[in-house]
Amino acid sequence: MSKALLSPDRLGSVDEIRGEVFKVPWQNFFTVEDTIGRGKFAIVKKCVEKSTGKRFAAKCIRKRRHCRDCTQDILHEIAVLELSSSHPHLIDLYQIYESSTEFVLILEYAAGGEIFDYCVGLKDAFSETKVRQLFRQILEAVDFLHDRNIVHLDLKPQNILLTDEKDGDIKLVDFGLSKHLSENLEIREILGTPDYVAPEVLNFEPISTSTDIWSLGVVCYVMLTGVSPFLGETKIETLMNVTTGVVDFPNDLFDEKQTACKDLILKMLQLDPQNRVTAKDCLQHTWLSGFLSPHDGVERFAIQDNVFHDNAKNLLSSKKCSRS
Ligand SMILES: Cc1cnc(Nc2ccc(CC#N)cc2)nc1Nc1cc(C2CC2)[nH]n1
Repeated sequence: MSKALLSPDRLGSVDEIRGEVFKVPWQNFFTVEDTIGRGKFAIVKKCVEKSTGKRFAAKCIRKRRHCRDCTQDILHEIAVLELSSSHPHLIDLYQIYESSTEFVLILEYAAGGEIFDYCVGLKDAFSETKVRQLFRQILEAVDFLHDRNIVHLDLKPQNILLTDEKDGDIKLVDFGLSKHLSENLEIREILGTPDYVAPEVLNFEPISTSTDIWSLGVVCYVMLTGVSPFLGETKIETLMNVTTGVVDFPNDLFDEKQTACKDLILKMLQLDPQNRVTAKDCLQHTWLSGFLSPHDGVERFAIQDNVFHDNAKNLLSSKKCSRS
């Protein structure tokens, strides 16, 4: 069910918010603890509800940014949160508080923190089996959004959380840059983070659900190796690497037997958005479909016969691959 649109790419308006907006200080009901996240226009603090002792994350978002009233943008983020609160791998919205200067979103607390910390070795690295289990959950969440014509546009390890440090599940967060796609909408603006941004964004070409798929291809590569496939010495060099779309799988990062995950990554990192797989295609791919959640007690992994994307063979054999 998609909400009436205020403008082509925005959901929601103050009278369409399903939940109640409280106009009293949120600190009356929550004990504020340490800061756990900080964005350009928001700060996120861990907090505990006084009446229940339950932990939450309070996302405090300023209404005014660069002398511009951004209330509509915040209402859009709230609408996407409300739309997706029913999905197990999208963060849940609990309460909303409003003051003259900010909105405070009381969100589900994910104790495991960002998967970024596990990818870069700050916490125990993921095994390939763990990556497959978590990446499947990420794709289920993104597929849910795409089915509702919502593109996240800021998918990166810093916005993908775990509910627990040990055997946690995925929670996707931060819909602040998300857009609702409608037929006549061509969004052309630079968004997202250099390592994860899709080439069409850099070329000011239309954005689509495929834009998220590119970002997830990079996320998968990083979850498996801790290395970003397009990383350059500078931000500009990274962006230039993205526009070439050249991806290599060096032997020091990938085992030659890992053909299934490399095949999926290559299908997600196609330069032309029209050639990219969808979230549903990914969930059917051998690397993910042969795998049942460990909670099912059964793990079946179809042996991937040596189907290897022709592109990869050319890339790996050619000297063109330069690791930036
Ligand atoms: C333990 C923890 C550690 N680090 C972060 N980082 C983080 C990343 C992105 C955003 C950006 C957003 N939104 C905010 C914080 N969130 C945590 N728990 C959260 C965070 C949350 C909700 C999303 C705030 N629930 N549980």
